[in-house]
Amino acid sequence: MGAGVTAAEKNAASGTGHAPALEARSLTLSWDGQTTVVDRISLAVAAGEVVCLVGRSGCGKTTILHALSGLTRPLSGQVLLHGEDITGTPGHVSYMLQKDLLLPSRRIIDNVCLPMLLAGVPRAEARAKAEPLFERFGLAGTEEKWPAELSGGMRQRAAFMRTYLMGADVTLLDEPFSALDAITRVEVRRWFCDMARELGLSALVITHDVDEAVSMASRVYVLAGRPSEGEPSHIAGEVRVDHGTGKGDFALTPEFLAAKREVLALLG
Ligand SMILES: Nc1ncnc2c1ncn2[C@@H]1O[C@H](COP(=O)(O)OP(=O)(O)OP(=O)(O)O)[C@@H](O)[C@H]1O
Repeated sequence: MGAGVTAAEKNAASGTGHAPALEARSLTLSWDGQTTVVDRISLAVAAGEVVCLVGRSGCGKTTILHALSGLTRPLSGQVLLHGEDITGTPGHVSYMLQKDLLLPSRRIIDNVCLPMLLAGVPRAEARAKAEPLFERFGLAGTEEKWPAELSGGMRQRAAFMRTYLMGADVTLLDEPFSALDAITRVEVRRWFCDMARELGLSALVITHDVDEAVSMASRVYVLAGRPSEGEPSHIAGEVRVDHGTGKGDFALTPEFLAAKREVLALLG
């Protein structure tokens, strides 16, 4: 356990010798250049891996995602995508926000095409790219509907499809299921993990729900600290989750409880 670069690199590469899909090396982050929110955190996501970052409210999870996506520049440290330095440059990874943020005045097809249209892809071409995915994302028949006509789970799947259509193989998700009711939430996160596997995506999901993190991830990073009280956050540890055969309800297994206990202990 521990927060060192070497541990993160070793774990993410999983002995393959390849660079991780996404890597943060010793990032120190601040909003104002003075107050340190997170101090020298290192983490990595291997290709095709779903990793979660858990931490209490206000400990700096969103701040980290902003830096990983290139929206902000770290005070120090680097962000690498497949070994390439992308520190402070947006547009290399997909980013899905807490709320589904579908535009209510646009039909679902136009919502999911939006990133492509903004990138200058002609409308007909964008639609042709999106249309075959509706079936695959369980959204067949919703193309011409308005967001308000869809259930919360369907809207979330549409938002994920829009994120997928951004075209990056690494996706950052900020509390993606928090607006959903408990039952839908479990269904959508299972669906998300299956889709990520099928599409070969690498994903870093942030959440403050320990059960969610342990259910979804092959590894969970635990972020601890109280930046608002002058105690910058750090990675308190990393928990590997043994999902066994993947059959049955994982949340009822001893492996789930063991991992959950470990995460809770690190959260303190
Ligand atoms: N735009 C901003 N400008 C200045 N300070 C900010 C900004 N965004 C966040 N902060 C501060 O940085 C710290 C970390 O916030 P952040 O949103 O990253 O935490 P979080 O772990 O994602 O919280 P939550 O789980 O509640 O979303 C907090 O003290 C917050 O007040």
